[in-house]
Amino acid sequence: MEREQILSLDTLHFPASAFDPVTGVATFDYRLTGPGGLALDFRETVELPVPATAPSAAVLDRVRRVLELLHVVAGVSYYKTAAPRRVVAPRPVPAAAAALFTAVYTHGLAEYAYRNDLPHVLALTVETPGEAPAADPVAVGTRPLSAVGGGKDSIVSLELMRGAGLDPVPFSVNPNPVIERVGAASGLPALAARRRLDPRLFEVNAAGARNGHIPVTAINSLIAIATATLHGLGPVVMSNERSASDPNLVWHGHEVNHQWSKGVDAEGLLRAAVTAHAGLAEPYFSLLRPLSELHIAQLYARWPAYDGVVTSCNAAFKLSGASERWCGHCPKCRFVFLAMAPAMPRERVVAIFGADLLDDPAQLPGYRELLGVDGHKPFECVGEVEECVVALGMLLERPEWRDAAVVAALRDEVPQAAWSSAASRAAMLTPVDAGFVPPAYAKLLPA
Ligand SMILES: CC(=O)N[C@H]1[C@@H](OP(=O)(O)OP(=O)(O)OC[C@H]2O[C@@H](n3ccc(=O)[nH]c3=O)[C@H](O)[C@@H]2O)O[C@H](CO)[C@@H](O)[C@@H]1O[C@H](C)C(=O)N[C@@H](C)C(=O)N[C@@H](CCC(=O)O)C(=O)O
Ligand SMILES: Nc1ncnc2c1ncn2[C@@H]1O[C@H](COP(=O)(O)OP(=O)(O)OP(=O)(O)O)[C@@H](O)[C@H]1O
Repeated sequence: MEREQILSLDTLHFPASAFDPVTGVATFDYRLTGPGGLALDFRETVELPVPATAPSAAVLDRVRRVLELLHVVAGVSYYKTAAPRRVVAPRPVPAAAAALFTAVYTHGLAEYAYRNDLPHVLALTVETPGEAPAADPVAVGTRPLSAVGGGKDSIVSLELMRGAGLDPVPFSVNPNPVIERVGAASGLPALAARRRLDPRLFEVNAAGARNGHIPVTAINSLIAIATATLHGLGPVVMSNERSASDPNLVWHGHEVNHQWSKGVDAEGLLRAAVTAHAGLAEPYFSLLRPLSELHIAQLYARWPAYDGVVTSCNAAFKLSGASERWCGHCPKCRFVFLAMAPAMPRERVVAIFGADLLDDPAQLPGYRELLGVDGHKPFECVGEVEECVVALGMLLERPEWRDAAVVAALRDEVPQAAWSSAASRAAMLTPVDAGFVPPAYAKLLPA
């Protein structure tokens, strides 16, 4: 299909889905339609790990309902090829599920809309053929399923839960070598799901389809909840920090947040949708929500056994041509280096990254963005400007860092107003509102 035809497609449909509990394979069909009978079909498959014991009919019903939510949410990958003005969900759902769908296709695609200059995306409402009653919620299991992304955040969650005797089960979608190495370092047997995009998506990308950022954490989260339910496990524990809720900018009156589906609003919407549609009580929360990235980095320093494998650079997670570990020249690498540096000796953070980013003048423009000296907060999973200012202040107090090229340059460039307005170090290292963290888990966090 030619670019012009792709861009003329005006409705996204969800023709069918299926789940085979014997193989664990779920299939999700998508159809984009347009004028003159145009139609573009995609099929995505997700293979869940199959439990040793066959689940009951009631469990299977709840798994199927979680997958019904995933079917619509994962449609963003195909929606973004054409940005159609209509999205028509396949079945009646409770209001909470409809609310999640619309939020995913608006807030979750706000960066995509901004970068492609498609303001209509922000005003979209996902159509549902009627409202279904909410299910009666049942309690999930007790053993937590810990979502592992390969970076420092999920390592901290995993080790805090292990240390509290909660016996967490690590889980990943499409674990790449980074995630597998982190899993090996943990020594814990892990569960994995496999997600396969329709190869036709790459063909239409090459033909000039629209493309952009999607709320992938919402997709990974629903796959994790389906897996936990199928295996009779407990809540899915994420590792999203408090700054994930903060937007990058406002556009056409709407907040644009690169990390929207990692934020607390998305967490609440997803919880409510899963409870209402699948009947699962307390299915999902982010353990690290009360913490800043700086605080998480301080906690990470307790577990040096992961230094040789920890990686959260997005370049390492591309489907093809992924970097081995840290690329060393992206906003996420720069931010995580700055967040970790105050928590450990200089040689340790340099060893983790294989380079000294704060002593490399070529990194200065990127660090100016992070410190708010230049431009807006990068469209990356990075902390707030004030977190960076506090981290820089902590380094300036350490003789080993004072003469590092970037540290010395930024000392003079960060405006006095930034220094004085930045939250105090104590505030940055103090947990705030526990969000959806249950009391039994909140006590795992430092006071
Ligand atoms: C790894 C990465 O950053 N991927 C984004 C990148 O994709 P790229 O083309 O460079 O390579 P691939 O990742 O191999 O993807 C190839 C194409 O496949 C499509 N696609 C991929 C995964 C998916 O789930 N859905 C898809 O449609 C897409 O068309 C790709 O071009 O740029 C793309 C275009 O902007 C992004 O769509 C890719 O984003 C991935 C979905 C991804 O995994 N991104 C995470 C690193 C990410 O954004 N994490 C956020 C979480 C934000 C949230 O709210 O969940 C974060 O770190 O904060
Ligand atoms: N492939 C995946 N499978 C399952 N969960 C994932 C995956 N990738 C990331 N996550 C989880 O989704 C959330 C957002 O991940 P993000 O992309 O921010 O990774 P991150 O910032 O490097 O954090 P982390 O240190 O946990 O990897 C985190 O809870 C993370 O553990």
